[in-house]
Amino acid sequence: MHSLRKYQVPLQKYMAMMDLQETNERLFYKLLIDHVEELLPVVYTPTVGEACQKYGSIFRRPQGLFISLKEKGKILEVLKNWPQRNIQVIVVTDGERILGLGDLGCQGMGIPVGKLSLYTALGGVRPSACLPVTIDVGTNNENLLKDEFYIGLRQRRATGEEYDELLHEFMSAVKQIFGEKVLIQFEDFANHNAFELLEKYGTTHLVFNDDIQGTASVVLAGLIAALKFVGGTLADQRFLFLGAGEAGTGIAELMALEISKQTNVPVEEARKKIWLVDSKGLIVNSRWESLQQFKKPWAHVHEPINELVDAVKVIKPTVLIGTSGVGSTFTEDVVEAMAALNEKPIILSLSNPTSQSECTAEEAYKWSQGRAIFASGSPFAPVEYKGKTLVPGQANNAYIFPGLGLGLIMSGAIRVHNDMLLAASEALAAQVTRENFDKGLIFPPFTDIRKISAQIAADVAAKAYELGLATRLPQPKDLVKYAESCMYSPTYRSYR
Ligand SMILES: O=C([O-])CC(=O)C(=O)O
Ligand SMILES: [Mg+2]
Repeated sequence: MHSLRKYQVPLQKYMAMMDLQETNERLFYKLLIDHVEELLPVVYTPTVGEACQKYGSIFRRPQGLFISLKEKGKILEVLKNWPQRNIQVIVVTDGERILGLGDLGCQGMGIPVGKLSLYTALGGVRPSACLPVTIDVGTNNENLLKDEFYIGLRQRRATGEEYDELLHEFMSAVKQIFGEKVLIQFEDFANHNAFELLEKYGTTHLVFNDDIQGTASVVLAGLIAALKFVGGTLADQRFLFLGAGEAGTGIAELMALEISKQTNVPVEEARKKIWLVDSKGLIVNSRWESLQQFKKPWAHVHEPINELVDAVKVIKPTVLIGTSGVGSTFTEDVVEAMAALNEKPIILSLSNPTSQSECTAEEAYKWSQGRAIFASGSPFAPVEYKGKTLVPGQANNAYIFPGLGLGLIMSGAIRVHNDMLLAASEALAAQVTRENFDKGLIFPPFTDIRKISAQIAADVAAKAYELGLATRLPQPKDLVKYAESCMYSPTYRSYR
């Protein structure tokens, strides 16, 4: 830590950490676990975003497994080259929508590598059981295509049948070589592929989309926790989203499911409390013909509205959620409109990295006279407001996927079910204390994350057993203890 702290530039810290991961993996995890709040922003958002943008020019040693379009027909052989066979989790991207930064082609590898290091540090999955994969089908990023240091295929993205066949070959090969209980986490695919892949492989593989489902589960947890202290139920809230992609519609749907469960109304009815704005304005029924499939459930009957601030004034949301991937879109008038409507406006700026956040913590507090309950996808430092220290929470799927993954692995689950996501949300929300909330936090601190992950894992596993989706029999009696006993720790073995 002494050496690391000498670096002033976050990207240099990132490079030093990646070197350490290569040369002394155990020490890397020891540092990451013991200094999680300090190092998460280094190996994960926001710095990992910058690392992906500059991946070619900071490249030292390859990490993870690249599968390129040129290897079509030979993917099984490529996978066999990976030195480990007991793989339990794969995080795979095609780099088309890296965080809120857009198409970074195969430089997106930083994301699967970073996510899997959290699987180990936060969720206790053995490092050797983790496989980061980037599928290189080209890039439409003109700057990268011209960049002399770009490490991927210099061609525009393959699409349609060619893309589908490659992905299908990959999915089949993974199952053939690693078995049906390997968890495949889809990460940072573009919308058009993300929803299709999840639907297509959700019934044949153990798959999970972190951007759609992980983000949804963490946001739901934050809202359950907030309502525990401010009172009221989810069904009492009105939700407005800016951004109707994976995170936006994913959160909206999980919220509708939970409201439907709590109030015994059909999910179609519950969806009516939730409104989404995309780049063309409020999603309403008159736009039906031109809407992408995943937006259609949110096309309610209403006059068109173009501007977010007008949508806030008309819809009167109690909760405003940013999932647009575009920074500085929660402007002063938007936050002021939320604060005029609500004593405690809940404002979540979820886009990553920090540069894409819809507003900063300071802006949310300043423009709401310190009243906003604020959380963001990437971390913000505490803010002094009129003599009070306000601590923004980090609403990031990193709270959920490591524990969820551990729960799936330890129960030998063969499918991911929405009820497991709900169980994970409730487990996380239950860890938020009055003391956390009084500081402004709707999530527990990351310092306790391994304990929290064990709890999430236990509740997810319990749900897997209840649903008949678990294959590890008999069911362990104490699932929390069992989860803890499964977790990798970076300690040296005693040979005495
Ligand atoms: O990686 C993160 O910090 C959260 C995430 O999945 C995304 O922004 O795509
Ligand atoms: Mg993501």
